[in-house]
Amino acid sequence: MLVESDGDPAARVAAGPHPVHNLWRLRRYLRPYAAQFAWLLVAGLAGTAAGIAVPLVVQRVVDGPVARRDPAGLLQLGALALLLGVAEAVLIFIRRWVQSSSAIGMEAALRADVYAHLQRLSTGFHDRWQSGQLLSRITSDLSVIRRFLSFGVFFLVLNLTTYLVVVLLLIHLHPALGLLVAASAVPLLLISRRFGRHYHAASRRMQDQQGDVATLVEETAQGLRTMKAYGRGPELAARFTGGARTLHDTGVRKGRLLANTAGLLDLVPNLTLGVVLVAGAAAAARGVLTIGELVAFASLQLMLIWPVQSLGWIIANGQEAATAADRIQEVLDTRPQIVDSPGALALPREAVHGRLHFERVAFRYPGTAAPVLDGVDLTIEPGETLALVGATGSGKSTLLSLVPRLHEVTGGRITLDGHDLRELRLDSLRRLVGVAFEEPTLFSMSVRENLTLGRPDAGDDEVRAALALAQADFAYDLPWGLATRVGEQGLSLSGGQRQRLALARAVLGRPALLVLDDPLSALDVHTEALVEAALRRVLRNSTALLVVHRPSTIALADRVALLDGGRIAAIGRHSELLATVPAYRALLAAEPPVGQPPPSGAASTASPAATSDGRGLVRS
Ligand SMILES: Nc1ncnc2c1ncn2[C@@H]1O[C@H](COP(=O)(O)OP(=O)(O)OP(=O)(O)O)[C@@H](O)[C@H]1O
Repeated sequence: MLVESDGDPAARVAAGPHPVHNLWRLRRYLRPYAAQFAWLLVAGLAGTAAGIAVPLVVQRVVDGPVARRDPAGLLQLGALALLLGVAEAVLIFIRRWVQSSSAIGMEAALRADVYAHLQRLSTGFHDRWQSGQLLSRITSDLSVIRRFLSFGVFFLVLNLTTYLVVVLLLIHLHPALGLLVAASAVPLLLISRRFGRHYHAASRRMQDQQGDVATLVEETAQGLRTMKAYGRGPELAARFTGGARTLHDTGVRKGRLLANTAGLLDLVPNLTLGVVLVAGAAAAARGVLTIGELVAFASLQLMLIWPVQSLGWIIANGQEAATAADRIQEVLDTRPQIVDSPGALALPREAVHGRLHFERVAFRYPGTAAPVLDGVDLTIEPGETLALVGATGSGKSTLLSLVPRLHEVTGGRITLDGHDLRELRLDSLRRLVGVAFEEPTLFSMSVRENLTLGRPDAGDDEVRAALALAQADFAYDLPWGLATRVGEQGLSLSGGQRQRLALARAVLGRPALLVLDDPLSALDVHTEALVEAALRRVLRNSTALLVVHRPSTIALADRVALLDGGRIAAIGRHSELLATVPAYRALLAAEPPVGQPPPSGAASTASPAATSDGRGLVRS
C-alpha cells in the first residue's frame, strides 16, 4: 500500500497480499445494495431452479404420458413446463431491472469518493501523477469494477450454484455418470487457475497503457496550439500512434489468452457430454436407465455448458476488476500529506492582523537532491506589500505556494500573527489567503462561479467591488454578463481578461493576506496602468506578498526582497537595494555582477533599470 508518501505512479505494482484483496476492500460500496443484491440472487436462483425443473418435467413426460400414450397427462405436464418457462423469463426480467440500478449507484458512490480524495491530495501528488492515469482510473477502471460487482459476482454465485445443484441431480439420476461429470470440474479448475494468473498481469499492463494513452490525448488537447505553431503535429501523431499500437497489441494478446481459454473451457463439457451420451445410451439399452432419465440427464448436462463457458468471461472480468481495484486503491491509499493537525485553529478574518513571518524556512521537492529554499528568514508586517524578486528558478513561486500550504515546508516554519500555519485549519487558512497564480486558471463554469470559487457565500456587492478593483468590469458586458460560461468549454477570454478575473477572485472578500504571482504579467500597457492603480488601492489595506517580474509592479511594493541561493540575500527599499546590492542591480539590468562577462544579448551600457521606480526591470 502507498501510505507513507504521496504515492508513486511509477510503481505500477499489483498491491495487496492477494490479487483480489483490493477488490474485497471495496465491498462496503455494495453494502447499501445488500437487500437489492439478495433479491437479485433470489430472483436469479428461482429463475435457474425453474430452468432446471424443465428437464425433470421432460423426464416425466417421456417416461409417463409419451410411454403410456396418454394425451391428457401430456397436456398437464406440457402446461407445467410452459408455466416454468414463463416464470423463468419473468424472473430474468426482474433480475436485470434490479441489477442495472444498483450497479450504477455503486459506481457513482465510488467515483465521488475517489474524486473527493483527489481533491484532498497535495499538489505534490498531482505534480507526479499523470493526469491521464488519474482520468483512466476514475472512468474506465471504475466501470470495470461496476461490471464485475454487479454482473460478474452475481453470475459467479449463480453459475456455481447452478453447477453444484445440477451435478448433484446428475449423481442422483445416475451415480456413475454423475461422478464422471463431477470429475470434469478438475481440469476446469486447473485451466481457470492458469488463465487467472496470466490474465491478471495482462490486464494490469493494458489498464496502465490505457492511462498512458489518455495522458497523451490530454497533453495534445492542452498543448495543441503550441504544437501546431511549431509544426510538431506529425511527431505528436507518431507518439500517439506508438502508444495506441502498444495498447492494441496488449489488447490482442489479452483477447487471444481469453479465446484460447474459452476454447478449452468449451471442450471439457462437450467431451464429457459425448462420453455421457455413449455410456448413457448403453445403460438405457441394458435397461439400467429409462429413456426419460437419459433425456433428462443430457438436458441437465446441457445446462452446465453456459456456466462453464461463461467461466472464462467471469474470470477475465474478475481479473480486470481486481487490477482496476489495485489501481483505484493506489490512489485511495495515498494519504493526503497536508491535512489539519489535531486541534487545528480557525482564525476569524477580523481577528487577523496579517503579520507573516518566515523562520529559517526550507523546502525541497520530493525526489530532488537539492533544496529550493534553504533558510529563508522574512517578515511582512501587517498592511505591508513585499515584492519578491529573483532569477528564474530561484524559488519565488515555490515560496509563495508555501503560504496557502499548497506545499509543506520541509524545515523551519511560517507563522501568521504568531500562529504556525500548520496549527491553522486548512479551510480557515485558505479563506484568509487570496491567491492569484501566474497561470490564471478559469474553470468551465460561469464567470460568477469562477470568481466565488473560494467564497461561494460572497454577495453581489462584494463581487462588484472585486471586479472594479481588478479593472474587470468587462465581465458585465459579456453576452450573459456574470452568468456567461467561460473556461475550456465556454467563451474564450484573452490572457489579460483571464488575469484580471483571477485577480478579482483573489481580492474577493478582502482576504487578510494577498499572495500574487506576477499579477500584471499578461496585461497590455493601458490595462496594466489601470490594474496597477486598482492594485495600489487594495494593497494599501492588506498584507501582500508579490512575485515581481515586471518593472512597474515593483513600484507597488513597500519593500523588496531578493531571493538568491535559496535564501533572502537582501531586503530593503528598491532604491536602497539598487544603490547597495550589486546582485540586485545586476538582476534588474539582466547583467551579471561586476567582474563577470555579460550574457550574450544583454545590455552592456547603463541600464534603464537604474531608475528609482524600478521601471526598466526585465523579466527575471
Ligand atoms: N513540482 C516540482 N518538482 C520538482 N522541482 C520543481 C517543481 N516545481 C519547481 N521545481 C524546481 O524548483 C525550482 C524553483 O522553481 P520556481 O517555479 O519556484 O522558481 P521561480 O523563481 O518562480 O521561477 P520563474 O521566475 O521562472 O517563475 C526550479 O529549479 C524548478 O525546476
